[in-house]
Amino acid sequence: MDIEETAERIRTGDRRALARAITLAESSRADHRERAEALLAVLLPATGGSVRLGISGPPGVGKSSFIEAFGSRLIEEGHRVAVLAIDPSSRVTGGSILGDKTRMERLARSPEAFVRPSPTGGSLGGVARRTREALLLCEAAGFDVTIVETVGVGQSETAVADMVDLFLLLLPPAGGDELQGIKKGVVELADLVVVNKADGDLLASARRAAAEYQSALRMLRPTTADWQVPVLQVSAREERGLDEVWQAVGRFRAALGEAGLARKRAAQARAWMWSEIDDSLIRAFRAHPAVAARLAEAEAAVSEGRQPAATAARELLAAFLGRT
Ligand SMILES: Nc1nc2c(ncn2[C@@H]2O[C@H](COP(=O)(O)OP(=O)(O)OP(=O)(O)O)[C@@H](O)[C@H]2O)c(=O)[nH]1
Repeated sequence: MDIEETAERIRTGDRRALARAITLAESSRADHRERAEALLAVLLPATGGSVRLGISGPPGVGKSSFIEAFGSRLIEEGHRVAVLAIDPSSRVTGGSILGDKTRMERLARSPEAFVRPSPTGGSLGGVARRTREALLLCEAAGFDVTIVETVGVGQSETAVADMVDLFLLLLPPAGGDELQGIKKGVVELADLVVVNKADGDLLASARRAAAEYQSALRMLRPTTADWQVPVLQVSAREERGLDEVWQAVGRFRAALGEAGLARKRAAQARAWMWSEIDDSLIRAFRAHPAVAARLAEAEAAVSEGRQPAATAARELLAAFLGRT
């Protein structure tokens, strides 16, 4: 099938065409990459129309339950919701956080939702690129809310925050010691903090935790001017507080403004281009025969203190550029 036809199918909401295009984008085969890029080039004008949400939180906080409940609520309101995941650790476990579809049963069954597990394998940079491309493809297919989930294991939160409009941090109904486990850097990325499990016996702790998080957040510089990060309480299980989360998303978008959102997305696109350049250059560098031939010796010379690192790097670069 040619690119134009595939693009047209995606634009008209053909889910199989969308799924296949994402598979292409996830492939590391050069011809697949080429096709995926050609497809994205054609579809680019049809992208940008979704509210892009990043969601992260420590394991067990209830991310799947929250996305299932929140996504279903949005669908009731007439939205179309795509859920993508970033999970660079999945190559270790062989599974992925969204691989187990039963965890988002309702969404997985809904014709108004599209749930895509994390691409397996590769570096965080690679997984992030493929997820960005998948996000654009989902937008072209008419999904007006795109959710990128990541399990809170460090660097992946930054990768997600760099591709979404709003980063939502889901936290457990406990403060103090348990809060210590959450990296400060991750809290600093949050545009919205949501305490889950505010129900039953946990209600009082959720309330306490929310107050603690709120005062801790006051110490931080806001992610966006004119925006004080709110702390909300929800119960994914009882499906409570979900409308308030969506309203907060709307308020955040309003605080950003059209121009602010456009600037944010433009900066993200530029940063993405540079990370592509970084990745491609490093790959080309390592694969270059003259570099490959000298790399082991250069590393040994630097580790044993026989050569300054800067000199070794300069010599390798000269070999890469064919100047030796
Ligand atoms: N009481 C209560 N329990 C909840 C709520 N949401 C999720 N849980 C429970 O919390 C546990 C973890 O939920 P998941 O949705 O699997 O959590 P997760 O953060 O996606 O987990 P991982 O992705 O495996 O880290 C499950 O036992 C859920 O039943 C809630 O709103 N209230």
